[in-house]
Amino acid sequence: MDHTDIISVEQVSMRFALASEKVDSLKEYFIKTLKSQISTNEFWALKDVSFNIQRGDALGLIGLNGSGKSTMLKIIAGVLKPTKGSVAVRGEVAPLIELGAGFDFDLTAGENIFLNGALMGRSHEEMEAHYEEIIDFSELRDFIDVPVKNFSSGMVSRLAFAIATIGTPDILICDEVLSVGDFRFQEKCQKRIQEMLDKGTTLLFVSHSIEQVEELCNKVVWLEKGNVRMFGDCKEIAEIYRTSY
Ligand SMILES: Nc1ncnc2c1ncn2[C@@H]1O[C@H](COP(=O)(O)OP(=O)(O)OP(=O)(O)O)[C@@H](O)[C@H]1O
Repeated sequence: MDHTDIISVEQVSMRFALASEKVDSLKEYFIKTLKSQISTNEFWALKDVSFNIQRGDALGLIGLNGSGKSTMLKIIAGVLKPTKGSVAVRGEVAPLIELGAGFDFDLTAGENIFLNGALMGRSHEEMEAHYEEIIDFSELRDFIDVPVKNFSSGMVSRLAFAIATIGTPDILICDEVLSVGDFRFQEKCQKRIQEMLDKGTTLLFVSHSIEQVEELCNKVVWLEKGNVRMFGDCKEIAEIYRTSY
């Protein structure tokens, strides 16, 4: 890892075991396992992936469905451990992956602000200080005492985005977060990400919109079936990507 690198991904490979047979219950699973009737196929979602990111870079990860983008982000966020290779990360990471995954849907929006804050390692006092800002940004003031189970998926995402983007993290990881919420809210989220970039946050960004990637990113990793097809300047690669499929 070079001293200017904030993230270094070195020869990362990720293997998943895919069950090749349908199992309907846990009981059936144990019986079949004991009888050695379950066979699994190996599947490599990432193969020997390497790239380095410097502080302040905004990296877009592009590629078709199943090319390995989310898997790569989860490894960098520390959610998954790579089968081979290593990832070094210098700094605090704010992961926006599967927005709302940390919510307790029986609790109200207000209660979830504190729960989610705690999951992010933030104190009650810290969340109290950001409470109004979160409600304002999510535009959910009228729903703050409503259990999240009664929210639409867009409302859940708005609340989760507002909570996850308080402060200025060293590294922000965004997986398809701009595809949630309505068009106006997407623009608001993009503006907030841009403001973080202006303050020096390093961004890792997955989107199927190459236009969004071009607007926010200076670098791109193009993944194809788990391999790096190209890594480098965003504009150059976006140009080639557009005409490739
Ligand atoms: N937990 C898992 N178990 C088994 N296979 C998995 C798991 N997670 C991902 N995969 C497989 O790894 C491959 C890469 O998935 P990944 O979600 O990283 O792709 P992606 O590029 O983000 O796709 P998309 O654009 O559809 O979101 C896929 O074929 C997927 O089925």
